[in-house]
Amino acid sequence: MSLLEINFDGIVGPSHNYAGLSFGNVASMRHAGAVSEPRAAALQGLDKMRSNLALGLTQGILLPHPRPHHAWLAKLGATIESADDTLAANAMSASAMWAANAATVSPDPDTADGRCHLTVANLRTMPHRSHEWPATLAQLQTAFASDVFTVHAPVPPAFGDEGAANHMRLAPSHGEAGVEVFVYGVSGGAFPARQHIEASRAIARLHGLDPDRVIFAEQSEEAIAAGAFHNDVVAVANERVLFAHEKAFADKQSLLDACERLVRGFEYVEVPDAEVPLADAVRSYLFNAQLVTPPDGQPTLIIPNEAQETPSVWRWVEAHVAGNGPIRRVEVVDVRQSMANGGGPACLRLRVVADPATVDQRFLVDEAALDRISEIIGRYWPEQIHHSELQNPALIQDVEAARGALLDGLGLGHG
Ligand SMILES: NCCC[C@H](NC(=O)CCC(=O)O)C(=O)O
Repeated sequence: MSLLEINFDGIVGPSHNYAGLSFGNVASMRHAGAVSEPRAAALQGLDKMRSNLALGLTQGILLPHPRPHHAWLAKLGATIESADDTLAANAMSASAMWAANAATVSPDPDTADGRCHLTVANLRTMPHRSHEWPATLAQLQTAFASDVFTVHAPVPPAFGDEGAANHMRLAPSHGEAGVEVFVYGVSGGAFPARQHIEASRAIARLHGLDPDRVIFAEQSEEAIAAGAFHNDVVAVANERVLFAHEKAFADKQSLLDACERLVRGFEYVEVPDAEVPLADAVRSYLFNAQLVTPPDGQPTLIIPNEAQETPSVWRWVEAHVAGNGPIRRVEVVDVRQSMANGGGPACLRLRVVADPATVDQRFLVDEAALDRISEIIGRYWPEQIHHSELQNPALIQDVEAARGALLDGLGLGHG
């Protein structure tokens, strides 16, 4: 059996809009009330998947959730028609597109029972995200139904968990036993710390990780306060390499010492604040990159256009690639619609190291499958959504029909 890293990208749902719902996510706050383009957003996501396929990577998908979330509104004694603006926006959010927040994944080389464990994130800090988990759980139970996987329900909402966005795995190669780093927040200045250490500890126990090969690292308060609402805004890991901003962690040295001790061939690539200030890192999403190893073995950093357009960042990238650094290739992708809500290339994907043959094949895509999905999106996804339209019955009908058409097209029914 061959273990590969598979990136499961969330398909951007037809209700994608800018409601400014995420306090502490500076892009979401800045774009509150802007006009969104769901069709362009979803097609941008598909193009990112195409460029990953072209690199020779294995690609999967996760599906948009049913919106509006009628059942959630009903629990609040409301309907989409009767809800106030904020409640309606919470029920219409397409935030499940950010698959890095779907779950935390520990592949089988790391776990005591030799299974791949996934724990769905409770996302309890933001109301619009707190109701994602039941649909995520149902989807992961379908995609990972084989007995090589164990899918766990979320940890209790007493403790905030935002999934893989706060989790990094380091290993000599994907298929070997790794070290799992759980990054949590204690304080974020004016902004909330969304990942709690109690949740991270629970996940490490549930997944049967060896306590000697787990690291808990605190995110720096300064990074959260600057808009790094998840660790993956300031750090990313792939195999032996940790790529991070100088100010990502509260106690960088302890983290690096532990990685040196536990990961054979560990390499740390730091971007100094003097070269790329935290604000530029957050604005450009340099670290919200997919750091991947394609079959040609050249570690590749997949970054958004905004990184190329931020002078300090692009200078750093060019110098690194020209030198002899561990990142050998850079791919620039356009995910501007998602970026405007604070979701870069890495937010849009959930990494699962597994044998692709063990995954429900409807969740894996090749070029031909992406062509079919793109045709459905082109036909059904709204071109634009004005924030004031979120309760408009015609829009709601279009959004529900669009998702239905996609699920039918993928043979996944109306679940
Ligand atoms: N990993 C990236 C997540 C981005 C997400 N943004 C949002 O939910 C913005 C939604 C809005 O404002 O309409 C978040 O903050 O959790």
